Amino acid sequence: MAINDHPPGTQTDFDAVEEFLTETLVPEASSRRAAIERADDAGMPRIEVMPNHGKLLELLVQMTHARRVLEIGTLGGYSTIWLASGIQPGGTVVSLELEARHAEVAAESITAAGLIDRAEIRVGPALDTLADLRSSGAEPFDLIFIDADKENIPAYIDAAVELARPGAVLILDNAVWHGAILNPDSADAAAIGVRRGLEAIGRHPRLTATAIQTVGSKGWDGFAIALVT
Ligand SMILES: C[S@@+](CC[C@H](N)C(=O)[O-])C[C@H]1O[C@@H](n2cnc3c(N)ncnc32)[C@H](O)[C@@H]1O
Repeated sequence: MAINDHPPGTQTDFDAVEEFLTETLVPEASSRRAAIERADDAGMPRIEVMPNHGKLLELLVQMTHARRVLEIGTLGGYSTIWLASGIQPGGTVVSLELEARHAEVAAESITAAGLIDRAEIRVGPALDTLADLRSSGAEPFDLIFIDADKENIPAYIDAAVELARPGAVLILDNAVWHGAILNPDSADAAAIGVRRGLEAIGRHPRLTATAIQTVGSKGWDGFAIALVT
């Protein structure tokens, strides 16, 4: 039987496979659930990365020996914890968050995970904080994870490249946005932001990239990954 002859999976299949993969390969995901539960108790939305994607972030930090990590979009600190756990002692994740309440809850979870010495949350509109980082001559970043408001993705990509060292890795979450990226005339500003972001990555002279579609408990989505040259 050729692979194309297999029936397409259903959402139930995708959920079961995700659970199997996470239980089999990412056992530490269960201990990281505390951050999700704290955010949930605080009434924050369930829009954090999936556990197996969190582990991917940790692995990418480890594989690239990243010491300086920039995250745009902290929420309750779930992805920050995965990023920070991959970093060497002495390294830092600088995570940018608009909402002071989100940053507060995230700081509690990162502290509870024993990683607060490797993380710094900056509150405010990310575009302003990125401009501050640039004007203050911040040390370049080795890995940058973009996961905030989708409308500003093209601007985040430009800023990220400016703040990255050559050889850095850039990861864009929600790169498929349930397929809505296919419509260039979409009324969904987020879909347009993601689409324009992908186009900006594709034509950026300092980026070489690909994107992977994913399915699972968060639906049909994906991520783009780029190397800053
Ligand atoms: C998808 S959530 C981040 C999820 C987080 N990375 C995780 O996986 O655990 C997006 C976050 O970006 C924040 N955000 C939205 N607009 C922003 C902006 N202009 N500047 C900074 N953060 C922003 C939201 O408040 C929210 O907490």
